[in-house]
Amino acid sequence: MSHVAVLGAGSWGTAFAKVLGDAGRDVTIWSRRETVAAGIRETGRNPHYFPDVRLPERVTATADAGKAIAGAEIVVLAVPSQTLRGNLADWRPFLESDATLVSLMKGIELGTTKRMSEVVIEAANVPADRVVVVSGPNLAPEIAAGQPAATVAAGIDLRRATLVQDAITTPYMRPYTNDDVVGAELGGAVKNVIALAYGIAEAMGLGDNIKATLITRGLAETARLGVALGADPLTFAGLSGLGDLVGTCHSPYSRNRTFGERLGRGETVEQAQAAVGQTAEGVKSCLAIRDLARKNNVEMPITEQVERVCHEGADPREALTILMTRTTKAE
Ligand SMILES: NC(=O)C1=CN([C@@H]2O[C@H](COP(=O)(O)OP(=O)(O)OC[C@H]3O[C@@H](n4cnc5c(N)ncnc54)[C@H](O)[C@@H]3O)[C@@H](O)[C@H]2O)C=CC1
Ligand SMILES: O=C(CO)COP(=O)(O)O
Repeated sequence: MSHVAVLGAGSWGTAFAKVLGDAGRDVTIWSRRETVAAGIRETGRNPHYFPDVRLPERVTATADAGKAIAGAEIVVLAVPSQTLRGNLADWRPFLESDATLVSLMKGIELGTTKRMSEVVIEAANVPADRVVVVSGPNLAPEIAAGQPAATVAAGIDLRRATLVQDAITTPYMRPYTNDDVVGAELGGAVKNVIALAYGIAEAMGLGDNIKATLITRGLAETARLGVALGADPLTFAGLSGLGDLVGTCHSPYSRNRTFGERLGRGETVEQAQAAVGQTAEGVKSCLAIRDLARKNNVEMPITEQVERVCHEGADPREALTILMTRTTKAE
């Protein structure tokens, strides 16, 4: 069996490589930083992200993308959404002609408003059936610690979705297949925006009623956009929809929720980013999602307000007032 390449040695790339290794796959992680790659090779741990987590022996690392990708039948993409297109331009020459490309990203591209699988198809110049999206309630620190979790491998080619499902099935990871790529990706991208709102609400000392409302109405606007783009509404009731939304909003591990809490305490976006340190996709994606919604005449009031707080200096209290005083309507 050929090896799996995991491109990106951050939080999720590292935890995902561990899952693959525990499922019996030989894995090569590509890290941008040679120090991280050397650390993984020499200590069997990612010194920067999970210094206490021992990676399986089958997992190694390199800072040479060509070496990581050559011969890989599965190539896992685990970089920030906004850098993916540029990264793929560099990696494209090394891809095997039948490799399955797995997208772990949960974002929408700024400017183009494209989903990550669309970016992969364009930038890697591959047909849509070669892309599988993995998305679900998958907070990386829990998975790295071997806590049980489930996820979705979504692809229009069931054979490839099943290939990925098999490659990540372990006693602590239970993947389901799904053919709704659009639904899986939108669930993952929009939940980050709603988690920002949830974190803001938490920091403002708001109660459980309104936090439950944010989750429920956040899911409603996610599904509205999804249906307009061709997703199956039922996908939003599944792991990549409600599951991920609830998991992320509730978890202190969530970078998006934490980021929102910092904004809610009055920090600027720059201060919150410096403190969180890692990728909080919702901060940039809220802009792209808002634009995508407007293009498709879909109302996304929570996303609109998160964008105003993140990028237009709006006061969270004023944003809340706007949400609460919208025209009343049927559920
Ligand atoms: N961490 C988590 O729990 C989960 C994350 N995700 C998604 O996975 C994607 C990756 O997130 P994480 O690994 O968590 O982020 P991270 O911030 O922990 O790691 C990002 C990695 O990308 C690298 N990177 C940054 N800029 C780059 C560039 N210009 N070119 C190449 N590499 C670059 C960083 O050095 C780092 O290794 C995001 O879309 C996130 O939403 C999905 C599920 C779970
Ligand atoms: O996507 C995630 C969990 O499923 C991780 O969420 P954060 O990016 O907010 O940490």
